[in-house]
Amino acid sequence: METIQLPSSASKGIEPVIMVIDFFDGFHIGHQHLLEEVKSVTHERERLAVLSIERQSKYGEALTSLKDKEKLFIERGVDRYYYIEVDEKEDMPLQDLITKHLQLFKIKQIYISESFNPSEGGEFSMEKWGKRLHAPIKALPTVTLQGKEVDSESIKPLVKQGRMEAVQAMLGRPYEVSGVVEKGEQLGRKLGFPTLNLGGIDEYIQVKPGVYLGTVEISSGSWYYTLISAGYRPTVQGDSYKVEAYLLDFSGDVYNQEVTVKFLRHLRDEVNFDGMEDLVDQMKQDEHQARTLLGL
Ligand SMILES: Cc1cc2nc3c(=O)[nH]c(=O)nc-3n(C[C@H](O)[C@H](O)[C@H](O)COP(=O)(O)O)c2cc1C
Ligand SMILES: Nc1ncnc2c1ncn2[C@@H]1O[C@H](COP(=O)(O)OP(=O)(O)OP(=O)(O)O)[C@@H](O)[C@H]1O
Repeated sequence: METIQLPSSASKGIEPVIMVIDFFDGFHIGHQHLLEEVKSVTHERERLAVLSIERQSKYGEALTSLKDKEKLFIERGVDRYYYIEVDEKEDMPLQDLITKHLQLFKIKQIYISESFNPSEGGEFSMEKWGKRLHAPIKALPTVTLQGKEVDSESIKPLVKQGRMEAVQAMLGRPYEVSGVVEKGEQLGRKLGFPTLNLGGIDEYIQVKPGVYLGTVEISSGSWYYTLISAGYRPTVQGDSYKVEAYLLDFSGDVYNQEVTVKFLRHLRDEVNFDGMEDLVDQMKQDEHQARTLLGL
């Protein structure tokens, strides 16, 4: 799969593509269904492309990073991942911006979700837009869960509330963040709970501060159950939001490695303990609870 930021000369003169346009934030079951439907009517010799709108103004509000989307699109057999970065300084309406970028393309068919509105709530005529783009547009029905439409904006508050089972139902997979392991104060190992600290995760939405049961992939195909601490670490006067993970039954050095942390279940809220002893006692209880839940 090729990943191409628009505008790009790579968009000129290529063979006709089938194009699916969306924000794709979270790549939730609605997005997955949309791509599956499109794939099922796409001929083998046709190129399947997605155009994803990346809102830069929403930094710290993303459910999935650009890299996550790349991985997910590859898994779904997408041939080209085009994206447009839109920041708050952009004053061209989204519909016009997309039209401008797509003008050079040879597009056979465009697919969007019924809930996708490039005029951002304003009046939107698919037919008129299709004429401007010189391509037919088809809107496919949205996916519902418990009778409610699945969309990124409904998933975000659930992440912020730590309701990871509900998030998982809408994403069709656990909520995950990927980052690079950074060096910290080396305090964790002294407490008997070494924790890998996740760096480079600022674009993601912050999960509710607390302790979670999850998994960590430390290298391709190598997973560990884990206790995740997300939050401000008030007991040690932490100054910023961090995600750290204590891997069960693991020892080794993973500094500077790229890892993926998956959140399965919220276990408890973050506590401001009176001292380190109380914190360590609680961490032992957390580990006991995790092992019991997992049957380890
Ligand atoms: C299972 C687990 C539970 C934790 N719970 C809390 C907590 O309730 N309150 C808190 O302030 N810090 C909590 N932490 C974070 C620890 O304070 C932190 O891992 C430790 O102090 C090392 O901090 P450092 O990364 O700043 O070196 C927890 C960490 C783990 C691994
Ligand atoms: N079971 C484990 N879980 C997590 N990390 C482990 C584990 N065993 C060894 N490590 C290694 O130890 C490092 C964490 O050690 P430690 O917590 O003492 O120091 P740190 O990186 O400064 O983090 P912190 O700021 O949390 O103290 C991890 O980055 C990893 O390389």
